[in-house]
Amino acid sequence: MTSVSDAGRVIVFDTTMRDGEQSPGASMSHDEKLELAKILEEMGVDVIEAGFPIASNGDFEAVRAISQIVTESTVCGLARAAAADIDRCAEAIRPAKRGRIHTFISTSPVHMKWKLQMEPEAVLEAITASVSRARNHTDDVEWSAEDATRTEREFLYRAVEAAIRAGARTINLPDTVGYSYPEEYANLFRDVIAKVPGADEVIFSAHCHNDLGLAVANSIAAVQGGARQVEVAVNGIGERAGNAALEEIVMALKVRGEDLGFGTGVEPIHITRASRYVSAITGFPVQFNKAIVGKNAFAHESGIHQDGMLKNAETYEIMKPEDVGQGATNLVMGKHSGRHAFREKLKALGYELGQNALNEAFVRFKDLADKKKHVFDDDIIALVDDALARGSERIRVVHLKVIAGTEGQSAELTLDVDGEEKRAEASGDGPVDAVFNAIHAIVPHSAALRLFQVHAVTEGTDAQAQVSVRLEEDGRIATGAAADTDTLTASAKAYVNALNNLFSRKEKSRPDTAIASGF
Ligand SMILES: CC(=O)SCCNC(=O)CCNC(=O)[C@H](O)C(C)(C)COP(=O)(O)OP(=O)(O)OC[C@H]1O[C@@H](n2cnc3c(N)ncnc32)[C@H](O)[C@@H]1OP(=O)(O)O
Ligand SMILES: CC(C)C(=O)C(=O)O
Ligand SMILES: [Mg+2]
Repeated sequence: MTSVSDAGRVIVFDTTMRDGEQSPGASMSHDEKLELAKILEEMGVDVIEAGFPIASNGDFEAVRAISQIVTESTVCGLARAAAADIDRCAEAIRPAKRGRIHTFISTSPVHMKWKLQMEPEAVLEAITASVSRARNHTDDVEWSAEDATRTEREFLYRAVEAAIRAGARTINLPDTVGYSYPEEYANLFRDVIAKVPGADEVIFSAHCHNDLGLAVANSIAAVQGGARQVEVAVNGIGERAGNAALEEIVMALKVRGEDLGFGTGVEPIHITRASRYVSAITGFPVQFNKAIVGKNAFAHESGIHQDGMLKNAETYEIMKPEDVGQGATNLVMGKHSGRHAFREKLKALGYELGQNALNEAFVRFKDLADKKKHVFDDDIIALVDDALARGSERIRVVHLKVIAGTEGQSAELTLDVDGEEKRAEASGDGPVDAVFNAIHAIVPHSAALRLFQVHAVTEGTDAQAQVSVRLEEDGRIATGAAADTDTLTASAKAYVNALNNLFSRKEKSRPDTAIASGF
């Protein structure tokens, strides 16, 4: 619970299961709705709009079942300005400890003329009749002026007055088609609250659609204009471009709203869980850059930002990922990362490198990041282990070119052997064989290949190949390993690494061994 005064407390009305489910393809099963209702209740959502009971038996059953299990939040059902809708809704919410009937009718000229085909005066009568009928079932009645933002102001005042007189406790002024600008929407609330008799006795509510991407901005503007209820959906799902996103409104009111005296009763820690659950049951993925709940909402890849984050998280984060259940800040290692973040990552992976080794590894890391879209921890481990393994080698791979295909396989290889570059060309039964034959041509030896194994360090066609090689000579076994995005380069390096190890063992027993003649 936030520490705001009653005057600034904004009621969070979740319509994920009603307007959210109106997103084409977003249907949820009965059990999924029950589970979502539990999550929303635990989160501290004040009102759960659980469905439109007249729409189908499934909707009716879901609203009724949610009314039976939810005790903290108010459970609400939607109803047109029609007796049958209202009675069906009342039946569905009857088991609720706190139940609400939400009835609506359009008030804009275009809706009244073309959709309802009703005269304005008949709409006013329908408002009075529907709200009164709903009040006969429950004290908690919300009335919505559908398409309020395209409604003539004077007519809207009369409609709202009729709803208040008939007993509505909450008056919703929806931006049904996502048409409004924030300032305009704030002024709508200011005007209605100032002009309509009895407006100070009711709660005004904002219900915004995202057709122009302004749903959240408009909802916050409405709060500044006097609304004290916001209608939202998890992940912003809803009709067409969706509704205002619950997570964005709650955090906007937390991070900035508290300074202005606004806040909600929602516990942000549950936000990510709710988002993931809604994404899973609807099959609607959450875009990576989605505010608050997106995979990248707390991820930093660029070196300058990562450096700032390591020095003080407030440099680039206005809220903590753990506060919204997103786990920890993620410093993503990629082509834009810098040395500070790289050192920190190595530390976390258990490596403490000296400055030179760090610089060398960093150069290799940048090369890898240029080639690979995602650099995973395992890539960095492979890269550093590889560099460490090669630190004291006397033979190094300088250049490798392999020609492979249906016409045969050949390799051109340059090795640095004790500081001198040596070059050879060889063919073979396959590209790896050609590479190994080229090594043999430069460094003649009698060691036999006992193992050659390749595996991908991570997933994807751009994954690094980790190659292991085992050689045996006169009963001495030496192994070598290397990683590279190019399998043949990794193979050459692994073979050379094994040769170096073999040579270093022989050197220990015969210190005068020279590479050129020693194998
Ligand atoms: C802005 C919103 O999100 S509103 C909610 C939208 N949600 C939905 O529509 C989802 C559920 N809807 C449904 O399942 C169906 O539309 C039902 C069951 C409600 C109605 O189905 P039907 O009876 O077949 O009517 P249909 O949907 O084709 O047409 C809607 C009728 O309701 C009328 N209507 C629309 N809104 C209202 C209203 N608020 N009050 C009274 N009547 C209304 C229309 O004028 C039309 O009436 P008509 O049949 O006399 O022309
Ligand atoms: C039913 C109403 C509140 C609605 O969803 C809208 O106007 O967008
Ligand atoms: Mg809507």
